[in-house]
Amino acid sequence: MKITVIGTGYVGLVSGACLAEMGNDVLCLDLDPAKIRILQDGGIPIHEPGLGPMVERNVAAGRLHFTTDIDEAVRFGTVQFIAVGTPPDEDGSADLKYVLAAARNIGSRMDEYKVVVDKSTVPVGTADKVRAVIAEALATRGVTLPFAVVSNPEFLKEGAAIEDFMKPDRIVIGADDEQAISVMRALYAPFQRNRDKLVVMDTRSAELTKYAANAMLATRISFMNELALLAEKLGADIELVRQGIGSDPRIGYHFLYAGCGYGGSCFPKDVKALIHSGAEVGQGLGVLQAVEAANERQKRVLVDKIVQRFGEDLRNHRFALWGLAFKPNTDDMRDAPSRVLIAELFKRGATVTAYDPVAADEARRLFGADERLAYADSPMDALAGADALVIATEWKEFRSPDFGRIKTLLKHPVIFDGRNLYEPSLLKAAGIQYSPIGRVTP
Ligand SMILES: NC(=O)C1=CN([C@@H]2O[C@H](COP(=O)(O)OP(=O)(O)OC[C@H]3O[C@@H](n4cnc5c(N)ncnc54)[C@H](O)[C@@H]3O)[C@@H](O)[C@H]2O)C=CC1
Ligand SMILES: O=C(O)[C@H]1O[C@H](OP(=O)(O)OP(=O)(O)OC[C@H]2O[C@@H](n3ccc(=O)[nH]c3=O)[C@H](O)[C@@H]2O)[C@H](O)[C@@H](O)[C@@H]1O
Repeated sequence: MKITVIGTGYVGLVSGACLAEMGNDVLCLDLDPAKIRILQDGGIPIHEPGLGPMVERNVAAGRLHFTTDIDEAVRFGTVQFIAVGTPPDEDGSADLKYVLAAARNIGSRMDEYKVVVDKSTVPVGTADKVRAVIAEALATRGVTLPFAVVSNPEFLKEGAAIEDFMKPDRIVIGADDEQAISVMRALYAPFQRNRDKLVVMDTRSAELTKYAANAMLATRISFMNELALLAEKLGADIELVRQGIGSDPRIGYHFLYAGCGYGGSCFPKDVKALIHSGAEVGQGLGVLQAVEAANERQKRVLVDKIVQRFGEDLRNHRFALWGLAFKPNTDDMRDAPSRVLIAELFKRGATVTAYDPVAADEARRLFGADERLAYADSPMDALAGADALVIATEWKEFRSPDFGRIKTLLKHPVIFDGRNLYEPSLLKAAGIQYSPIGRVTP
């Protein structure tokens, strides 16, 4: 099938590469010439495991192409995936300007039947808006052409995006047009060999399904984070509580890890957007408001612990920070807890030496040439002479460090662990003061 993917970010590039991998002919469009140049030169603008080789393979096979030419992109695909950003507007609502601009581009250029697929995360009613924008653009040209708009939200996780796209748990299709539904069935058939994973519904339900999934996951995390704070006060251990409740299949083990707050490009923005959608129709979403407030508080928990140990005035203090990305296996720092942590430490006069296996360049882009933030080439390099170690991301390479060396390198043998990586008794034996989230420390 000939497919155009509009927007070559995390979702667009992964979708384009995976669809090409299944034998489709895919053209990826982006308005950012720098991004397209990198891709045309054989590079990958983001860090995503497995993506580089897959892109390379499919470009070499002649099935995956990149362009900034809108005319060419609209002409190319019978299926036009819209995978552009939907960032939060000032009031928290999802800003649809990129989605609607992409729709306008399609309507003002198409000259045959198109299936337009919303893959971006968009509020309920957006498919109707996309339909209206395309119809208006066609009418302006005095042209009548058939087209369908489908909602096909994406559930992939950064860092595991290829695996998630190639082996999805479910594929949600929101559509009322039989022809479009059979196009989507054919497109996704290779991704669901063992069972039918397609869940077909109306576009509004599909749009809400995406927000409901992210909001549910964010709720689990905020709930566990709040329980962790309670556990600390009551002398209980959140890790044992997690195991205790996760064994109930109605609860399950996934997404129950307490930590220093959820970040990333989606949970924070999607929770806000859903609250905003509720407010627009007079439906309060009190649970979600609490989820958001709890997360904001949680991102400051490590700083509270640092202040408790070293005092409010942190001038002349330097902290080693392990992990900048909002989670492992990505260089993405959008809404990362590390950013709040660094800002709060700076506010109190401290400096930071950070180590992250892949996100240092992104941090340099975000923090510029701020002298208060230095970068180390290895986890141990970050420690030399630092007052304490703070952990914000659970990269695998942090899981079994040489605690003896950590103790020797730090000025004070203290670890503030925002991801609960270590057994408290082990650190006690190593002579390190350990401050995790919601755990009992001997
Ligand atoms: N990042 C993730 O893990 C996931 C993201 N989503 C959703 O997918 C959507 C895209 O997210 P990301 O890929 O992270 O965004 P991104 O910001 O990484 O990429 C969006 C790309 O679209 C391009 N663009 C904007 N307007 C355009 C236009 N009119 N024509 C062509 N290109 C255009 C931008 O230059 C940018 O490269 C969002 O709605 C997001 O909520 C959904 C599931 C997972
Ligand atoms: O809509 C999206 O963009 C995506 O958002 C999330 O994916 P992602 O943001 O890539 O990362 P997650 O693995 O969900 O982690 C999000 C945040 O929650 C935190 N988290 C996760 C799990 C947990 O138990 N505890 C916890 O604090 C992570 O550290 C991270 O900061 C969802 O998991 C995807 O299904 C969804 O498609």
